[in-house]
Amino acid sequence: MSALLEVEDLVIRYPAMGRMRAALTRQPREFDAVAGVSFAIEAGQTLGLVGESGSGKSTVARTLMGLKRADAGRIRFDGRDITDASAADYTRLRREIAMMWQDPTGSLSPRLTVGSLVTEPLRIHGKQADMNAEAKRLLEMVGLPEHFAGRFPHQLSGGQARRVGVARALALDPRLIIADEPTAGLDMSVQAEVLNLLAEMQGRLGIAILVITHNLNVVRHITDRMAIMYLGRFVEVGPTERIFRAPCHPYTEALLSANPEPDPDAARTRITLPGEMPSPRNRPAGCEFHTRCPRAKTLCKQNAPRCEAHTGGHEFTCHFPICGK
Ligand SMILES: Nc1ncnc2c1ncn2[C@@H]1O[C@H](COP(=O)(O)OP(=O)(O)OP(=O)(O)O)[C@@H](O)[C@H]1O
Repeated sequence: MSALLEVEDLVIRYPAMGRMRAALTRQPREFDAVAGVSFAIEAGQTLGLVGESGSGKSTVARTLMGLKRADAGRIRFDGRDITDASAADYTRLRREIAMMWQDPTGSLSPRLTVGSLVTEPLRIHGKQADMNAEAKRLLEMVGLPEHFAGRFPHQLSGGQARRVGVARALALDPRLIIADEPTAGLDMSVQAEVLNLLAEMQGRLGIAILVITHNLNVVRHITDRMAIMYLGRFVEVGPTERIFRAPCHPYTEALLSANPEPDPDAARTRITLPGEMPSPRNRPAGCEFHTRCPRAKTLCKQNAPRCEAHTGGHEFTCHFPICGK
Protein backbone atom coordinates (compact mmCIF):
# COMPACT_ATOMS: atom_id res chain seq x y z
CA MET A 1 0.00 0.00 0.00
CA SER A 2 1.36 3.41 -0.90
CA ALA A 3 1.72 6.27 1.60
CA LEU A 4 -0.77 9.14 1.69
CA LEU A 5 1.90 11.67 0.70
CA GLU A 6 5.08 10.69 -1.12
CA VAL A 7 7.77 13.21 -2.00
CA GLU A 8 10.65 12.02 -4.12
CA ASP A 9 13.87 13.96 -4.84
CA LEU A 10 12.12 17.31 -4.62
CA VAL A 11 14.12 20.27 -5.92
CA ILE A 12 12.81 23.83 -5.61
CA ARG A 13 14.71 26.81 -6.98
CA TYR A 14 14.54 30.57 -6.55
CA PRO A 15 16.16 33.20 -8.74
CA ALA A 16 19.54 34.25 -7.36
CA MET A 17 20.06 37.29 -9.58
CA GLY A 18 19.02 38.91 -12.86
CA ARG A 19 20.08 37.61 -16.29
CA MET A 20 22.58 40.43 -16.95
CA ARG A 21 24.31 40.11 -13.60
CA ALA A 22 24.46 36.32 -13.97
CA ALA A 23 26.11 36.72 -17.40
CA LEU A 24 28.62 39.26 -16.07
CA THR A 25 29.54 37.33 -12.94
CA ARG A 26 29.19 33.88 -14.57
CA GLN A 27 27.18 32.77 -11.56
CA PRO A 28 24.09 30.57 -11.86
CA ARG A 29 20.84 32.54 -12.13
CA GLU A 30 19.03 30.23 -9.73
CA PHE A 31 19.84 28.39 -6.55
CA ASP A 32 18.39 25.26 -4.97
CA ALA A 33 16.50 26.29 -1.82
CA VAL A 34 15.37 22.65 -1.55
CA ALA A 35 17.98 20.33 -3.00
CA GLY A 36 16.47 16.85 -3.38
CA VAL A 37 14.38 15.81 -0.39
CA SER A 38 12.37 12.59 -0.19
CA PHE A 39 9.84 11.59 2.45
CA ALA A 40 6.54 9.84 2.90
CA ILE A 41 3.67 10.28 5.34
CA GLU A 42 1.31 7.38 5.96
CA ALA A 43 -2.38 8.03 6.60
CA GLY A 44 -2.83 9.18 10.19
CA GLN A 45 0.89 9.70 10.77
CA THR A 46 2.65 12.89 11.89
CA LEU A 47 5.97 14.00 10.44
CA GLY A 48 7.97 16.94 11.78
CA LEU A 49 10.14 19.02 9.47
CA VAL A 50 12.77 20.72 11.62
CA GLY A 51 15.56 23.15 10.87
CA GLU A 52 16.90 26.64 11.37
CA SER A 53 15.44 29.64 9.58
CA GLY A 54 16.36 29.47 5.89
CA SER A 55 16.75 25.67 5.77
CA GLY A 56 13.87 25.39 3.27
CA LYS A 57 10.94 24.16 5.40
CA SER A 58 8.40 26.75 4.27
CA THR A 59 9.43 26.33 0.65
CA VAL A 60 8.54 22.62 0.89
CA ALA A 61 5.16 23.56 2.43
CA ARG A 62 4.43 26.18 -0.24
CA THR A 63 5.12 23.64 -2.97
CA LEU A 64 2.93 20.98 -1.36
CA MET A 65 0.12 23.57 -1.27
CA GLY A 66 0.59 24.34 -4.97
CA LEU A 67 1.83 27.89 -4.29
CA LYS A 68 5.29 27.25 -5.76
CA ARG A 69 6.26 24.86 -8.56
CA ALA A 70 8.66 21.95 -8.06
CA ASP A 71 11.65 22.24 -10.39
CA ALA A 72 12.44 18.52 -10.21
CA GLY A 73 11.20 15.42 -8.39
CA ARG A 74 7.71 14.02 -7.85
CA ILE A 75 4.90 14.60 -5.37
CA ARG A 76 2.17 11.96 -5.03
CA PHE A 77 -0.94 12.28 -2.89
CA ASP A 78 -3.02 9.17 -2.30
CA GLY A 79 -1.27 7.51 -5.25
CA ARG A 80 -1.98 10.42 -7.66
CA ASP A 81 0.92 12.36 -9.14
CA ILE A 82 0.21 16.00 -8.27
CA THR A 83 3.62 17.46 -9.18
CA ASP A 84 2.26 19.37 -12.15
CA ALA A 85 -1.29 19.81 -10.87
CA SER A 86 -3.09 22.84 -12.28
CA ALA A 87 -4.66 25.63 -10.20
CA ALA A 88 -8.06 23.95 -10.71
CA ASP A 89 -6.64 20.59 -9.50
CA TYR A 90 -5.27 22.36 -6.44
CA THR A 91 -8.63 23.92 -5.65
CA ARG A 92 -9.98 20.37 -5.42
CA LEU A 93 -6.91 19.12 -3.55
CA ARG A 94 -7.36 21.77 -0.85
CA ARG A 95 -10.36 19.78 0.36
CA GLU A 96 -7.98 16.99 1.23
CA ILE A 97 -4.85 18.94 2.13
CA ALA A 98 -5.46 21.81 4.57
CA MET A 99 -2.99 24.41 5.70
CA MET A 100 -2.65 25.95 9.15
CA TRP A 101 -0.80 29.22 8.64
CA GLN A 102 1.91 30.48 10.93
CA ASP A 103 0.28 33.76 12.01
CA PRO A 104 -3.34 32.88 12.82
CA THR A 105 -4.59 36.36 13.67
CA GLY A 106 -2.93 37.86 10.60
CA SER A 107 -4.34 35.15 8.35
CA LEU A 108 -7.91 35.54 9.69
CA SER A 109 -9.87 38.25 7.91
CA PRO A 110 -10.57 40.89 10.63
CA ARG A 111 -14.06 41.73 9.36
CA LEU A 112 -15.43 38.17 9.50
CA THR A 113 -16.89 36.63 12.64
CA VAL A 114 -15.42 33.41 13.97
CA GLY A 115 -18.56 31.60 12.77
CA SER A 116 -18.01 32.85 9.20
CA LEU A 117 -14.29 32.16 9.39
CA VAL A 118 -14.60 28.51 10.36
CA THR A 119 -17.25 27.85 7.71
CA GLU A 120 -15.54 29.89 4.98
CA PRO A 121 -13.80 26.83 3.45
CA LEU A 122 -17.24 25.19 3.04
CA ARG A 123 -18.57 28.24 1.18
CA ILE A 124 -15.45 28.52 -1.00
CA HIS A 125 -15.88 24.89 -2.05
CA GLY A 126 -19.62 25.30 -2.65
CA LYS A 127 -20.69 22.83 0.07
CA GLN A 128 -24.38 23.00 0.89
CA ALA A 129 -24.80 22.90 4.66
CA ASP A 130 -26.47 24.64 7.58
CA MET A 131 -23.60 27.04 8.30
CA ASN A 132 -24.70 27.83 11.86
CA ALA A 133 -24.80 24.13 12.70
CA GLU A 134 -21.42 23.61 11.01
CA ALA A 135 -19.88 26.53 12.94
CA LYS A 136 -21.17 25.04 16.18
CA ARG A 137 -19.83 21.58 15.29
CA LEU A 138 -16.40 22.90 14.32
CA LEU A 139 -16.06 25.13 17.38
CA GLU A 140 -17.04 22.25 19.62
CA MET A 141 -14.39 20.05 17.98
CA VAL A 142 -11.66 22.52 18.92
CA GLY A 143 -13.00 23.17 22.42
CA LEU A 144 -14.48 26.65 21.90
CA PRO A 145 -17.95 27.51 23.20
CA GLU A 146 -20.76 28.12 20.68
CA HIS A 147 -21.04 31.85 21.47
CA PHE A 148 -17.54 32.40 20.09
CA ALA A 149 -19.17 32.23 16.64
CA GLY A 150 -20.15 35.90 17.07
CA ARG A 151 -16.66 37.13 18.02
CA PHE A 152 -14.15 38.86 15.76
CA PRO A 153 -10.44 37.90 15.43
CA HIS A 154 -9.21 40.88 17.49
CA GLN A 155 -11.32 39.62 20.41
CA LEU A 156 -9.43 36.30 20.53
CA SER A 157 -6.37 35.37 22.58
CA GLY A 158 -3.43 33.77 20.76
CA GLY A 159 -4.53 30.28 21.82
CA GLN A 160 -8.15 30.87 20.78
CA ALA A 161 -6.99 32.17 17.38
CA ARG A 162 -4.99 28.94 16.92
CA ARG A 163 -8.09 26.92 17.74
CA VAL A 164 -10.03 28.85 15.10
CA GLY A 165 -7.16 28.07 12.68
CA VAL A 166 -7.50 24.35 13.52
CA ALA A 167 -11.30 24.52 13.09
CA ARG A 168 -10.89 26.11 9.65
CA ALA A 169 -8.36 23.44 8.69
CA LEU A 170 -10.83 20.72 9.78
CA ALA A 171 -13.85 22.23 7.99
CA LEU A 172 -13.56 20.12 4.83
CA ASP A 173 -12.57 16.86 6.58
CA PRO A 174 -9.02 16.87 5.18
CA ARG A 175 -6.77 13.83 5.13
CA LEU A 176 -3.58 15.85 5.61
CA ILE A 177 -2.95 19.07 7.53
CA ILE A 178 0.22 21.08 6.98
CA ALA A 179 0.83 23.04 10.16
CA ASP A 180 3.44 25.82 9.89
CA GLU A 181 4.84 26.71 13.34
CA PRO A 182 1.57 25.82 15.09
CA THR A 183 2.69 27.22 18.44
CA ALA A 184 4.81 30.23 17.48
CA GLY A 185 4.27 33.22 19.76
CA LEU A 186 2.26 31.31 22.38
CA ASP A 187 3.01 30.90 26.10
CA MET A 188 4.26 27.45 27.14
CA SER A 189 0.93 26.45 28.73
CA VAL A 190 -1.06 27.54 25.66
CA GLN A 191 1.46 25.78 23.40
CA ALA A 192 0.74 22.54 25.25
CA GLU A 193 -3.03 23.06 24.83
CA VAL A 194 -2.71 23.58 21.08
CA LEU A 195 -0.42 20.55 20.71
CA ASN A 196 -2.80 18.38 22.72
CA LEU A 197 -5.62 19.53 20.48
CA LEU A 198 -3.69 18.61 17.33
CA ALA A 199 -2.70 15.24 18.80
CA GLU A 200 -6.34 14.60 19.74
CA MET A 201 -7.57 15.50 16.24
CA GLN A 202 -4.96 13.24 14.73
CA GLY A 203 -5.92 10.35 17.02
CA ARG A 204 -9.69 10.84 16.76
CA LEU A 205 -9.98 11.66 13.07
CA GLY A 206 -6.93 9.79 11.75
CA ILE A 207 -5.65 12.88 9.96
CA ALA A 208 -2.02 12.91 8.83
CA ILE A 209 -0.07 16.02 9.87
CA LEU A 210 3.08 17.58 8.50
CA VAL A 211 4.42 19.93 11.18
CA ILE A 212 6.94 22.58 10.17
CA THR A 213 8.82 24.05 13.09
CA HIS A 214 12.10 24.94 14.66
CA ASN A 215 10.66 24.07 18.08
CA LEU A 216 11.83 20.61 19.10
CA ASN A 217 9.30 20.38 21.93
CA VAL A 218 6.54 20.55 19.32
CA VAL A 219 8.20 17.75 17.38
CA ARG A 220 8.63 15.54 20.41
CA HIS A 221 5.07 16.14 21.57
CA ILE A 222 3.17 15.23 18.42
CA THR A 223 5.27 13.59 15.73
CA ASP A 224 5.92 9.92 14.95
CA ARG A 225 8.84 10.72 12.67
CA MET A 226 11.06 13.72 12.16
CA ALA A 227 13.29 15.05 9.38
CA ILE A 228 16.09 17.49 10.12
CA MET A 229 16.81 19.96 7.32
CA TYR A 230 20.03 21.81 6.66
CA LEU A 231 20.59 23.92 3.53
CA GLY A 232 17.60 22.41 1.77
CA ARG A 233 18.54 18.77 2.37
CA PHE A 234 17.70 16.23 5.05
CA VAL A 235 20.68 15.39 7.24
CA GLU A 236 18.73 12.90 9.36
CA VAL A 237 15.28 11.30 9.19
CA GLY A 238 13.71 8.71 11.45
CA PRO A 239 11.40 7.83 14.33
CA THR A 240 11.18 10.87 16.64
CA GLU A 241 11.79 9.06 19.93
CA ARG A 242 14.75 7.21 18.54
CA ILE A 243 16.39 10.38 17.22
CA PHE A 244 15.82 12.17 20.54
CA ARG A 245 17.39 9.21 22.36
CA ALA A 246 20.30 8.60 20.00
CA PRO A 247 20.86 11.14 17.21
CA CYS A 248 23.33 10.14 14.50
CA HIS A 249 24.13 13.49 12.89
CA PRO A 250 26.22 16.12 14.75
CA TYR A 251 23.78 18.82 13.58
CA THR A 252 20.85 16.96 15.18
CA GLU A 253 22.96 16.50 18.32
CA ALA A 254 23.60 20.27 18.47
CA LEU A 255 19.91 21.13 17.94
CA LEU A 256 18.83 18.67 20.64
CA SER A 257 21.47 19.97 23.05
CA ALA A 258 20.02 23.48 22.74
CA ASN A 259 16.54 22.21 23.62
CA PRO A 260 15.58 22.37 27.32
CA GLU A 261 14.94 18.83 28.59
CA PRO A 262 11.95 18.34 30.88
CA ASP A 263 14.02 15.85 32.91
CA PRO A 264 17.10 17.64 34.40
CA ASP A 265 18.95 14.29 34.81
CA ALA A 266 18.69 13.78 31.07
CA ALA A 267 19.95 17.29 30.24
CA ARG A 268 22.67 17.31 27.59
CA THR A 269 25.72 19.53 27.46
CA ARG A 270 24.86 22.42 25.19
CA ILE A 271 26.77 22.45 21.90
CA THR A 272 27.06 25.92 20.36
CA LEU A 273 27.66 25.79 16.63
CA PRO A 274 30.08 28.39 15.31
CA GLY A 275 28.88 30.92 12.72
CA GLU A 276 25.66 30.99 10.77
CA MET A 277 24.15 28.53 8.34
CA PRO A 278 25.84 29.18 4.95
CA SER A 279 23.68 30.43 2.10
CA PRO A 280 22.23 27.85 -0.30
CA ARG A 281 23.39 30.27 -3.02
CA ASN A 282 26.96 29.33 -2.13
CA ARG A 283 27.15 25.80 -0.79
CA PRO A 284 30.32 24.55 0.97
CA ALA A 285 32.23 21.74 -0.77
CA GLY A 286 32.30 18.22 0.71
CA CYS A 287 29.85 17.76 3.57
CA GLU A 288 27.85 20.99 3.58
CA PHE A 289 27.78 21.01 7.38
CA HIS A 290 31.59 20.79 7.77
CA THR A 291 32.04 24.58 8.20
CA ARG A 292 30.15 24.41 11.51
CA CYS A 293 30.61 20.81 12.56
CA PRO A 294 32.50 20.31 15.84
CA ARG A 295 33.49 16.82 14.65
CA ALA A 296 34.61 17.65 11.09
CA LYS A 297 37.76 15.95 9.74
CA THR A 298 39.68 16.37 6.48
CA LEU A 299 37.46 13.86 4.67
CA CYS A 300 34.40 16.01 5.45
CA LYS A 301 35.90 19.00 3.65
CA GLN A 302 36.62 16.91 0.56
CA ASN A 303 33.78 14.43 0.04
CA ALA A 304 30.04 14.68 0.43
CA PRO A 305 28.81 11.81 2.64
CA ARG A 306 26.30 9.28 1.35
CA CYS A 307 22.95 8.64 2.98
CA GLU A 308 23.27 5.69 5.40
CA ALA A 309 20.36 3.69 6.72
CA HIS A 310 19.80 2.06 10.09
CA THR A 311 16.88 -0.25 10.69
CA GLY A 312 13.43 1.25 11.31
CA GLY A 313 13.72 3.89 8.58
CA HIS A 314 16.41 5.85 10.43
CA GLU A 315 18.69 7.54 7.87
CA PHE A 316 21.48 10.08 8.13
CA THR A 317 24.16 11.68 5.98
CA CYS A 318 27.46 11.86 7.85
CA HIS A 319 30.96 10.35 7.48
CA PHE A 320 31.40 10.09 11.25
CA PRO A 321 27.98 9.56 12.81
CA ILE A 322 27.68 9.73 16.58
CA CYS A 323 25.55 6.61 16.68
CA GLY A 324 28.02 4.45 14.70
CA LYS A 325 27.28 3.02 11.26
N1 LIG B 1 10.76 34.27 -2.63
C1 LIG B 1 12.04 33.99 -2.48
N2 LIG B 1 12.97 34.41 -3.37
C2 LIG B 1 14.28 34.11 -3.25
N3 LIG B 1 14.77 33.36 -2.22
C3 LIG B 1 13.90 32.92 -1.30
C4 LIG B 1 12.49 33.19 -1.37
N4 LIG B 1 11.87 32.60 -0.29
C5 LIG B 1 12.83 31.98 0.40
N5 LIG B 1 14.04 32.17 -0.19
C6 LIG B 1 15.34 31.60 0.25
O1 LIG B 1 15.20 30.17 0.22
C7 LIG B 1 15.87 29.57 1.33
C8 LIG B 1 14.85 28.72 2.12
O2 LIG B 1 13.87 29.61 2.71
P1 LIG B 1 12.58 29.09 3.54
O3 LIG B 1 11.74 30.28 3.84
O4 LIG B 1 11.97 27.95 2.84
O5 LIG B 1 13.28 28.57 4.88
P2 LIG B 1 12.59 28.19 6.28
O6 LIG B 1 13.40 27.08 6.82
O7 LIG B 1 11.15 27.96 6.08
O8 LIG B 1 12.82 29.52 7.11
P3 LIG B 1 11.81 30.23 8.16
O9 LIG B 1 11.74 29.30 9.35
O10 LIG B 1 12.52 31.53 8.44
O11 LIG B 1 10.50 30.40 7.45
C9 LIG B 1 16.49 30.72 2.12
O12 LIG B 1 17.84 30.85 1.70
C10 LIG B 1 15.69 31.93 1.70
O13 LIG B 1 16.48 33.11 1.78
